Order: sequence, then C-alpha cells, then structure tokens
Amino acid sequence: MTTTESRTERGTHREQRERVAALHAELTRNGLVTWTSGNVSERVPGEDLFVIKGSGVLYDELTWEGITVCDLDGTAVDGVKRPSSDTDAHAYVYRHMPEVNGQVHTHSPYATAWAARAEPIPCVLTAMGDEFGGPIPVGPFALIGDDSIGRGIVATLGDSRSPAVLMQNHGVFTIGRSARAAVKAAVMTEDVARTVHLARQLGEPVPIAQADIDSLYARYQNAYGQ
Ligand SMILES: O=C(CO)[C@@H](O)[C@H](O)COP(=O)(O)O
Repeated sequence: MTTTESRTERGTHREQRERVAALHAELTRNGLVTWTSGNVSERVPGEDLFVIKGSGVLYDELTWEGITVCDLDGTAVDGVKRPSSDTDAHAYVYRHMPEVNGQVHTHSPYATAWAARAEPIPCVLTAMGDEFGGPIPVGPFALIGDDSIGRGIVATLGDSRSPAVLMQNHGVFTIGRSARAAVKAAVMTEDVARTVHLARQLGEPVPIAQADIDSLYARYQNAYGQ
C-alpha cells in the first residue's frame, strides 16, 4: 500500500535517486507535464525495490530526497516523501513484467487528447514503426490510487510491441528497459500524437503496411544508432 508515509531517510540508493530525480527534468523540458502531474520510476537492479517520485512534489524542487524507495508491493521503505499516487500501479507492472525496469506517466496534451477519446494512435509514421512497432494502444478506464492502472497497463501492453499505452480518460504510461528509455517513449508518444493529429486536420493519414512496420521496427530496434 502507498498510504503509509515513510518518515525515515536512510539515504539508500542515493545515486539512483539523484539520477531519477534529474530525469524528471526531461518531462518539463519536453512539455509533457504541468505543475506536479506525472512521475518517473525505476527498478533497483538486483533488489525487489524501485524508486519513484514523491506525490505532489514540484518539479523545480525535486532532488534525490523527493524520490522514495518502495518494495514491489508499493510500500515505502526509505525516504521522507509519501510516494506517488501511481505507486501501486508501477509496482504491479514491475511484478508482472520482469523485463521492465523503468516507467513514466504524463498528461502530455496531444497524447492525452487521444486518451480522452479512447482512440489508439494509428501507425502512419515511420517513427511510429521504429519506436512503437505499430499503433499506440488504449488501455481501460481505471481509477487512481490502487493497482487498477497497473492491471490495465499489463493487460494492454502484454500483447503489443508498443512501450506506451494511452489509459482512457487519463494519459500516457510508458515502460522501458530503464527509466531513461521510458522517458524517451513518453517524449516520442507526444511527438507522434501531435503529428498524427495535425495530419488528421489535413485529411486521412495513410496507413503503413504491416510488413513495412515490421521491417522498420526490426531495423530501429536492432541496428539504429551507435
Ligand atoms: O494522474 C496522476 C495520477 O495517476 C498523476 O499524474 C498525478 O497528477 C501526479 O501524482 P503524483 O505522482 O504526484 O502522486
């Protein structure tokens, strides 16, 4: 449960908490969050723990002490901040998707507009084939505060190549092999949500053939970059 406020600060996992605190700046820098909305978490390597933003902490004031260490049941084990409202959701994903080491949640405006309409973003850009391997799917409506969102994420992404899901009426949740990879997926989600929205204003976007999506995805995931 995430309701227990940890009053202890033992300073464990400080390097990781500093790095994850700093990563939150990418959310503001890319215009993905407003005020205190959104959060980043990362699994602690080799331990049944993860670190996550404290609930309601302002981004400008976020330091390593604003990041709380939790176990995989979502219970705070180190830190002075009550962990994010989405802690039980992140914990559920870490328990059920062992390959996932990082998660991000945003209310980035274009992607969340798609979520408000519960409409998947169709794969009509090569950048989508690259990063998402297909459309960005929509997950079910879920209330905030328990593991319902996590259940929706796992159910939706379990049979998708996409590292992003648009939770209906809510916003973007992304997963990755690291918190940084999940942040990248959140940035890319907003970018393609905006471009496909703009394309829609001009006419009907042209779908990419499945074989070409497969080819794009394979190249980008296996051969792109240094
Ligand atoms: O939408 C939600 C809850 O899912 C969050 O984005 C909140 O807006 C921020 O919650 P904290 O992580 O600060 O508790």
